[in-house]
Amino acid sequence: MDAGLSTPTGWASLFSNTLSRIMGFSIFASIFNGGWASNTPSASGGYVFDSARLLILGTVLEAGRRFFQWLVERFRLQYSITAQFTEGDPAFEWIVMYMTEKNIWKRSRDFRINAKSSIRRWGIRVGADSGETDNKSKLADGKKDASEHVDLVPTYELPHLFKWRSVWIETKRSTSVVNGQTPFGLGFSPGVIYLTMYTLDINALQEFIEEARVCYVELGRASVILHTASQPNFGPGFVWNCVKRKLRRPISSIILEDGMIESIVADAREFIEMENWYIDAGIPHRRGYLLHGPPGTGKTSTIHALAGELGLEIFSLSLSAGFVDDAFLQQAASSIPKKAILLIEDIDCAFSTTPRLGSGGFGLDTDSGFGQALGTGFVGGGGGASGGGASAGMLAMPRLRRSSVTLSGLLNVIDGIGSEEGILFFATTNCIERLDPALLRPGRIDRKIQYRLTTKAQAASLFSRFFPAAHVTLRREDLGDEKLALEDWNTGSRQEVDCTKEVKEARLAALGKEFADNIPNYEFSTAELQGFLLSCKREPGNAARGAKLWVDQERHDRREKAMMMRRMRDGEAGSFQGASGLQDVGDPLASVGASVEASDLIPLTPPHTPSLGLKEGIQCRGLEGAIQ
Ligand SMILES: Nc1ncnc2c1ncn2[C@@H]1O[C@H](COP(=O)(O)OP(=O)(O)OP(=O)(O)O)[C@@H](O)[C@H]1O
Repeated sequence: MDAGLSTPTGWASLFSNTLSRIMGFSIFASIFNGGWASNTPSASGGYVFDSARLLILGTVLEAGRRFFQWLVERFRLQYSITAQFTEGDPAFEWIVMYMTEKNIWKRSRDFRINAKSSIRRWGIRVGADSGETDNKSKLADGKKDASEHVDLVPTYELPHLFKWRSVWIETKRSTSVVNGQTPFGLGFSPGVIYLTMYTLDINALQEFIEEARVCYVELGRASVILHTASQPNFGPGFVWNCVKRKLRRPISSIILEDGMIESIVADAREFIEMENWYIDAGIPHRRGYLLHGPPGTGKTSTIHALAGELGLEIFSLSLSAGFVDDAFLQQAASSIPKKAILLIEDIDCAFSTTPRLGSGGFGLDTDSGFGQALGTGFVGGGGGASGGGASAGMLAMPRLRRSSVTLSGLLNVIDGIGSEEGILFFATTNCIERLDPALLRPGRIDRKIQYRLTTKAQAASLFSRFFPAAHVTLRREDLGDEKLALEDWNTGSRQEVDCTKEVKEARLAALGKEFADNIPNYEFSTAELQGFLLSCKREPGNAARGAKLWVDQERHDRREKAMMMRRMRDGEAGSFQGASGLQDVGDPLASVGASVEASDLIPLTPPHTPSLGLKEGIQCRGLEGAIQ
């Protein structure tokens, strides 16, 4: 080896000389040999010339770079297919989910961290090789996986290259950006995924998308996907901007009158399976259902369970949202894929044939629960697990809300030119009589399904759902032996008994019957009963015996609420009514269990449970009553 090359300076000198020889630039020799500063003026006479040559070299290099870019572009155009997927469009979801599932985002180094919630974010799992997307909580060494509590969502912005079958695919994503303030809030430009496939076969793109869709459907089987629109959209395809995942609800968990749920499922299934028949017969392939009845009777739950059973996604829209108008409704409906559910809850709240407050499309904002209570004559409904808002909001004054959706806009979506085929349309209402007959005619609403307050049989089914023999441990007091119960009560012990499955089932059935006997027919919603049972979910005996007292307490509460409403109507609400033309809803007292006597209104202060809540107190009184 040349001794001169053993040092870095030797290498630099060789490089510069070679370059100078090739290019004829003495300036390189000067720079690399450290002679720039030390050159004599006579030698630097060629600098101007060298600079010119350097300029030419730069130009040539830049031209070469651009030519290369142009060649790559030509190559892309000639030998690749490019597709764009816009956020808000279902196909965007398919692609993101597919890439997450296939671990393509795994090399990301840039993440957004969100606490886990039901909002779907397609987070990846770190710390495990499987690349599973969620739900696994333990790592091999027993440590908790961070992704149990947070979603690690790649920002996806760096390009990713991967091979699918024998085709190379490159993806890049731009995130959504805020465009500025609009009259309804912030305006957004949707995020876009750019997908380039290096193939000439257009079928490959179709197959890839179909594979992503199938994968999406398969993975979604365990849950129901709920799309909602939480903000206005001013660009294409960005209507359904919030996607939530809910655990599938078994059909058997919906407790309705005999055969009702089975009939709804069979009807919807038949509709989906008979697409070709509809086409051949020239009948638009769509079906509309209206579920109507008091709050908390299972309308929404039915739709969720149905969606899980048939593997459909739900696209749910609230017509009372400020930004929803006819144009938005049209856009939202037309971006729903085939075989999905379009759900409009409380459809009567958007407009009504009878203006409820003045005219011109104003309505009561039923978020307060006030409008609901007035309109349905059902006081105290919606208690329990989800409907507590009604009673809480009973005291609130109604707020004014302008409905921007017109009846003709809605009809147009349901069956007009713009209506989408292959969609199950579901609407719910607490007050069917407010709806325009035009909306209810067959072809728009094909089935009207009435939900009623709970019967004794439903109460018994609910009880057995709450207390399945496999998960319940009976106590001595639950065995129906009053002597044993009194003994336990006096000693303060609550001894569990070890009994056979048969004995347990028989005892639970007897308690269920006792519970149902204490619940009057058609007076309480399933949600209300559920609320009561939740307060004693490990104590079937107390639930059965406490039901009577709970019923008394509820009747008492309803009566009080009704009196308060009457006072409001006569007082503040009266002046409100006078000013606005609020329709008369009759005597609110009349709507509350007419059989309730003043003597029923006993003060309910449980003596033995100072620290417990009301419901627990009721249980204890129930127990106390049973053993005295
Ligand atoms: N028939 C039912 N079977 C099982 N659960 C029910 C039933 N009805 C109500 N529930 C329970 O009560 C709660 C509220 O039910 P849901 O929201 O379906 O009622 P809804 O009729 O849609 O009420 P709203 O008219 O106020 O929207 C849910 O937690 C649900 O589990």
